[in-house]
Amino acid sequence: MDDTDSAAGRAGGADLGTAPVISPGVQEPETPAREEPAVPKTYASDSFDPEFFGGIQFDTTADIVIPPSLIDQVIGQEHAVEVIKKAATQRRHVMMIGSPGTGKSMLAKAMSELLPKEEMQDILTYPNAEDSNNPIIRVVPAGRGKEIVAAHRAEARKRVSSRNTMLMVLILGILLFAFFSGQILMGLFIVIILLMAFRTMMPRDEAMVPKLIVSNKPDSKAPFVDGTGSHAGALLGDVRHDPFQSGGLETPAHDRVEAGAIHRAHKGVLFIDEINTLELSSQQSLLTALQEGEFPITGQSDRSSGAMVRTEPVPCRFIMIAAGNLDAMQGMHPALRSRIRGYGYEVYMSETMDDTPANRARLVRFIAQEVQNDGKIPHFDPSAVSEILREARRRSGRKGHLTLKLRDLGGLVRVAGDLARQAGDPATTMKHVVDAKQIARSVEDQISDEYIRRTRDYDLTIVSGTLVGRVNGLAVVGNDAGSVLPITAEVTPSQGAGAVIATGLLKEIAQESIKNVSALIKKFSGTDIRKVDIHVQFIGTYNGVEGDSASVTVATAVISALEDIPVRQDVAMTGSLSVRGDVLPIGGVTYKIEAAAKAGIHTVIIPQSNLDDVLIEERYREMVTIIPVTRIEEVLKYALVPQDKEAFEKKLGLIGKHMEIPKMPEAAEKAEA
Ligand SMILES: Nc1ncnc2c1ncn2[C@@H]1O[C@H](COP(=O)(O)OP(=O)(O)OP(=O)(O)O)[C@@H](O)[C@H]1O
Repeated sequence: MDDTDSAAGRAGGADLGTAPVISPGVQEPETPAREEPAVPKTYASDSFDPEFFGGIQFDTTADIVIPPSLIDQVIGQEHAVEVIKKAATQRRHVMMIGSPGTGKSMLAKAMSELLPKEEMQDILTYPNAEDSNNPIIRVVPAGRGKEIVAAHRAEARKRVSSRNTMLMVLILGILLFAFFSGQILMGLFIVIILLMAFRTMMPRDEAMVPKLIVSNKPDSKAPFVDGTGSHAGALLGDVRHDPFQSGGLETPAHDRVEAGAIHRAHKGVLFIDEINTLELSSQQSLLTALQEGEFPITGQSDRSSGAMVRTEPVPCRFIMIAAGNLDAMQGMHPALRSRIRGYGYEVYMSETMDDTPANRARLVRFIAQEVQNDGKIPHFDPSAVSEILREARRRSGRKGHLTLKLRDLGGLVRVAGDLARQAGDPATTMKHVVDAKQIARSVEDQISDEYIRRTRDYDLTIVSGTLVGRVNGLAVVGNDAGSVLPITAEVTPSQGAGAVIATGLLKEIAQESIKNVSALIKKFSGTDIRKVDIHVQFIGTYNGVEGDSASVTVATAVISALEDIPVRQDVAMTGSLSVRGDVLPIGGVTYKIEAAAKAGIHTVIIPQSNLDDVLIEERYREMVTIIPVTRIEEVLKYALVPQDKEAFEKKLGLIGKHMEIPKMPEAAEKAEA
């Protein structure tokens, strides 16, 4: 059975009645009846149905055919694939923006396979007799570079050996003459002078051999060079420092030249992820290289002897694929971005794809690809595949979608495979995947558990009874972990114009939330919040709280404090709030509900529109009741425990009054009826 199934099944208000007794003597609020939302198709029941996997039949993923070319192995990024194919034929630059692990570098690699075949080239540096600090650059067909260097080296060796033979004969002659003429000391002295002169004055043929700085094989495909995180030298080329700069010990400048990623990517693809982390000066140089198609190599460190050296321009006609997340666009040199836009394409990577049989079939192929790439783990049987698909759905965080953060999903595939391999099993099964999910938890998830344990130790987690002004909110930590985040509010008469008192980041969140709900508060309690000071505190921490999803919690805490109405502590809530009192969708609902369950909270209020996004793990299903709501009145009705129920209901009615809401919540209508 699917998670949402249980969530939806228990979404009806009747379940609230079975929730633990909240406070002796206090009646539980009535729960409005609710229609059962549509339940998405489940995986488990369809696990072994070929139709479920898009019509493909397999015993294990070993039966799945994997396309040979990398571009055909990319899953779910149809738009990006189309752009890459087009850019490859036209030799255009591409900027890919999207979350980590969605296939950006895979696409860049695939592009290098797609580039039209070109004659590759080798690049050599030669000493410059006229200006030793300006090495000469020569470009030759691929494969020739090695031959040229070998020929020069052989020639140099030949010259050196004939010179050495001559020298030996000379020394021998001098020593013999000295011996027979009785001038041995004089002879030795002459030999030493001769050796020293020879060393300093004779050209060092070996050192004068050209250096191959970019080497390709004659049949090489277009290179793919990853310049991610490169410092200036690694990206643009460098000239090594020479500690011995005279006395015949120095290394000639051309021999100290090192090619950069831009040169090694000549006629191929240069991929730079997190482009915004490159220094602005490097981005500027990158732009010059893109424009000119050649870039001289010079020492990148000012204090190195290499800084004196500057080669002739070195060819670097590469196609640039810049990548990053949305921040990358801000940190990017505007001229560089403009260059890519003007001579290429920009692509936004999808984070999810529709949960259709065809896409599920693609994910089955993804698992087969990952197993094949790993080379050590056993293939997956259909039960294991269905569990991975289930996780893909869960991680998408959206109804009817599958995640495309495939590097992370690939991580789960590998851990499950490792478990199967350790156990000596011939195939990876559902059990291995379930166990792997426990092992391969993110750091955030583990920290969240640690946080729950710690707050329990200090009695900061309250999951039963009622309290005025305290509400269990929920937050997302990182990408895939949730946390219970209690919020307390206290209201005092204001001496001035009324203020929202909170600290740090919370101040903004609280001010924003309270501003949004001030109209509702006024309708509910008749209090003008400008006449009171509202103190708000997130207990424990406020890290990772997105202000928006805390607004339902903050509003409930403030109303409870203003009206002195206790709040149920076995209830947690999340939701964004419109100024008109509509509860709007938020992110990370699955992780938030799981965090509530882990903390021992039995009831979670979520926005109705998030209901289909709920894909909680099997083990939490029986632990929580999920209450989907559309209006703040419903939240208050579930969470607050008023003494005077009648007056409370009347006030609740005031919130929606005079607001032209097309349809009042069914739940409230039914309850009233
Ligand atoms: N769309 C995809 N199709 C198939 N496999 C994928 C896809 N996205 C990611 N993967 C798998 O995840 C691995 C890592 O993806 P990749 O390095 O391309 O991600 P990225 O977007 O470049 O991430 P980052 O920005 O962190 O470098 C790939 O080698 C591949 O195994």
